[in-house]
Amino acid sequence: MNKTVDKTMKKVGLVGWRGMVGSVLLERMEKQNDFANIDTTFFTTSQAGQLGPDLAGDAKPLLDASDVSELAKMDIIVTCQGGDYTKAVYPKLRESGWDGYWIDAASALRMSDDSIIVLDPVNKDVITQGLEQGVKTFVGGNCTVSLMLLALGGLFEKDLIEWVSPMTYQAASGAGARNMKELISQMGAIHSSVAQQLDNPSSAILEIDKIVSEKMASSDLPQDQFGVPLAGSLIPWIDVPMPSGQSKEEWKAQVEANKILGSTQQPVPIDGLCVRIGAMRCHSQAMTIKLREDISVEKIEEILASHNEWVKVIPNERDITSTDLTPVKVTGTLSIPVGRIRKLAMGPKYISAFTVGDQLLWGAAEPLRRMLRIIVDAE
Ligand SMILES: NC(=O)C1=CN([C@@H]2O[C@H](COP(=O)(O)OP(=O)(O)OC[C@H]3O[C@@H](n4cnc5c(N)ncnc54)[C@H](OP(=O)(O)O)[C@@H]3O)[C@@H](O)[C@H]2O)C=CC1
Ligand SMILES: N[C@@H](CC(=O)OP(=O)(O)O)C(=O)O
Repeated sequence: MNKTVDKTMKKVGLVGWRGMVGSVLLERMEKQNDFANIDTTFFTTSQAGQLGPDLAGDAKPLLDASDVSELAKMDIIVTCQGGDYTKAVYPKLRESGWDGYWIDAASALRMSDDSIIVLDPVNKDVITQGLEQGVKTFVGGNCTVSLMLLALGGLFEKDLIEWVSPMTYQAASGAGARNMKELISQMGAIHSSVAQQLDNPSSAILEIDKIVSEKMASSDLPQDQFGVPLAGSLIPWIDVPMPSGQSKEEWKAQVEANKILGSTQQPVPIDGLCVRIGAMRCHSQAMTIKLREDISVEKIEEILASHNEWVKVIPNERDITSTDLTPVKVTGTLSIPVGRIRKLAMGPKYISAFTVGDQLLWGAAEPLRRMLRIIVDAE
């Protein structure tokens, strides 16, 4: 059965739908029945002419994602193809006179004056105002930043945060699909090196540790993507260096968060260290927060919990924290648990918090999907 296309439906071009972020986006759009309300065209950078995805029996040949004249027929373009694609195609498309909506996962246009970073549970007002003023370029935020803002949204909304220092524990998925595979290969290679000893209950742990350490240090451990071992280790640097001494991932926290919040005139200082760990697709963050006022933990929990429907306060108790405030629990869900909320020894205005979020869902695909829906529903 072919899908009926209503002539008044918005023409939406999807680029990068085959990649990791794009696949998660497609899954969410299908689940939320978003395709029913749009006339979709699938583009590709490498498979033009091949049959595109079958959405209710209407698979069509893929169009070339570098063909500006085809792209220009779209009312809205959603791209998860990456920054190089955006830099190559977006200027040409705008220069050609195209005035459609561009919704992008890549960071390339995030800090442009004419773009808005989208995270509607946090900045719906900024988005609505932008649409009214004719803004046509909407970009998803850095995953770590979006996940932090969803977790702490209540405190930011009430302007209760003087500064925050997020120390991150970022999953392999943030570095790409090949890196996720490499992490598993590293785990497998390490396990294989001591499989025999593990099967023998009397084997000595120091012998096992010695073999594992040698395996991790050896050049035959798969490490083409990360360049170093990640399984059984960590990498305290993500992305390129900035002149400030920050990594680019660390630099994004303050600039992007304040742009999302609309507080660039008086930015809230946000700075910490970003670390890659051996999780698959959930980023975690331990945050030290200085509040503007001394507020009770109960009040803080109430403010956080009431901000949006995805945030969930986890009581500062060992058992529930160990099960519910973890990548294993959160992966594949839109849930944003936040816990370990307690006053720190530095004084009554200092608190800690720990949060976890799926960096492919709220960290990448979901803000784009919701932005598309906002535009389509507004017309
Ligand atoms: N990974 C992340 O955590 C986040 C990524 N982003 C942004 O999204 C962009 C895309 O990231 P990501 O989805 O990880 O990139 P991927 O590498 O998974 O996919 C990018 C493109 O690679 C092409 N490709 C080539 N071979 C394959 C294959 N075997 N399977 C699937 N696709 C293939 C596809 O393009 P084609 O079909 O045209 O050949 C695809 O759209 C990033 O550059 C970044 O800017 C944003 C937030 C988070
Ligand atoms: N840099 C992030 C993933 C990412 O793609 O970020 P950005 O969208 O800001 O480029 C990470 O490694 O976890």
